[in-house]
Amino acid sequence: MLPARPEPIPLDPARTAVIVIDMQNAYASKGGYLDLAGFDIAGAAGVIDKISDVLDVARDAGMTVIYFQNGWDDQYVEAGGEGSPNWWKSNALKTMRARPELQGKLLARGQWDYELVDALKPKAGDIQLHKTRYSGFFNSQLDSVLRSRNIRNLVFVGIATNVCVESTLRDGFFLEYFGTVLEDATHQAGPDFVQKAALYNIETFFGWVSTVADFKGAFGQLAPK
Ligand SMILES: C/C(=C/NC(N)=O)C(=O)O
Repeated sequence: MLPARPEPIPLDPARTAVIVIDMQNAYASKGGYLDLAGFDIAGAAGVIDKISDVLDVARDAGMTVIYFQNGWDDQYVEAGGEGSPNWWKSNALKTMRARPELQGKLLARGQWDYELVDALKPKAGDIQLHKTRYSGFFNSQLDSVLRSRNIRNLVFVGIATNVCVESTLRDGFFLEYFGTVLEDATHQAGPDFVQKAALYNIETFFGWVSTVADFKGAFGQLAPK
């Protein structure tokens, strides 16, 4: 049982995946996309160690670990052109249009910006998935990876709480997955109030909110399966 808001949630480790959302240089490192686009990423460094702890506990408890990376091919075909709202709303694409010297660098596979941060590289048995939009369920293998393993519970960590974490958790809700966010292992894109708003939405409408300490307390003693 994981202590959570609005109530504790039962999690069977064999039917639970920890979803690591986009812990790439783009979102967590100075000089990455969010930083270059003018978002405050000062709080991002603090979540890296917390996520690392969560993943160690999750693996030992027998949970599946799934890493997402967000971005597109190096020609940005997957980003969509002017006919896609993504072309208009993606701050990475907007930043590159405003600063042509960055063209080809932000969120492009093969570039430093796309790479996972050094401290959070996948380990043997972890699953790596790619996504081209905010939701990890959209045009990805996530649903079939989960269904083939009989997984119904998703524990979310990563960046950004109010964008890709919330989008993926919401889509999971509609697909009948039980989503929980570990609040102190996430960071927002935008002012502090968007973190609060995203967590309020999740706790009230779409899922559950817990903490790294509670996750470690609930699953830290479990032997590997
Ligand atoms: C703002 C943003 C967030 N991504 C995420 N991983 O939550 C983006 O990709 O533009």
